[in-house]
Amino acid sequence: MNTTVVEHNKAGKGNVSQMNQQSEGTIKISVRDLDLFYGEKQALYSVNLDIQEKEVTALIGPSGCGKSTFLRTLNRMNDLIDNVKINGDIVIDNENIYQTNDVIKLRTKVGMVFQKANLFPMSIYDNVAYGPRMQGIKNKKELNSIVEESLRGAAIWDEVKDRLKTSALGLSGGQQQRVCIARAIAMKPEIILMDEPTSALDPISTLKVEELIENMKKDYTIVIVTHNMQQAARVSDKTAFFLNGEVVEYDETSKIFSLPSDQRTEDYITGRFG
Ligand SMILES: Nc1ncnc2c1ncn2[C@@H]1O[C@H](COP(=O)(O)OP(=O)(O)OP(=O)(O)O)[C@@H](O)[C@H]1O
Repeated sequence: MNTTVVEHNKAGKGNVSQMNQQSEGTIKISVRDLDLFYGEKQALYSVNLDIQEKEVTALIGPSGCGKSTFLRTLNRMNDLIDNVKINGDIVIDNENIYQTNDVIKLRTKVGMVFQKANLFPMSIYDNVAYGPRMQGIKNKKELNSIVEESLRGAAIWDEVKDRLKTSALGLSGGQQQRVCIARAIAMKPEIILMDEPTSALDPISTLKVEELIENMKKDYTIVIVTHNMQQAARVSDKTAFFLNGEVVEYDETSKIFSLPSDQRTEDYITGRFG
């Protein structure tokens, strides 16, 4: 049985909105004093982050520092893991996501793309139409237009438009990952979480996905975990450096990579550890 326990901090929403007013741009996700435990083991320590709307935020840091764990808190994917306990608040569009019962609605709004393409063994069309069909959309014309729009949005329409009814598993790894992104887009999310989306791809496919991310930020708020420093520097507006479950530094990406404030950030980005 899953036993996610959530305790909310005393600061509550009032403080969050107060902080929002002080920041520039629109804050889409506000994280306050977030701790996460796997059983007795603490994996996140008092994380505080404001994630801006329609920007790309990169999460970097050495293996095991909590990046994926943090990413999963943003659409409550950790609820699927036994004995997870979370303290603190995550507010998305003024709603505390750990106080809602509608996790399905949350995961529609906050889509996810994983490290390895995880398409279903069915046609390209059916993969992209899967989510909308589950939401009850049956009209063929409507589905056709969602599939086309989503594949276009993921910059793969031209490559697959003549083979929509063939197996998605016949595509290259890079194409499959873009179909995964199309599948996420088909749910009309506002936020897309990406957990090392290019780590299994060759350099050319990686570049295509990076260009795609760059284009997508006009429509979506994107949070991406990456081990690739150049990638973080290329695609993101803000970068958070995690170490041992804590956020050591969070700033404009250009600042993090040119003039980090913390010695540990500098050591990491210059390859001195990790
Ligand atoms: N399901 C789990 N149960 C128990 N501990 C876990 C679980 N998932 C992750 N952890 C632990 O939590 C810590 C953070 O892991 P996490 O996967 O979030 O790190 P990461 O920074 O994403 O690492 P990587 O870059 O290697 O993917 C690690 O010590 C890890 O062993």
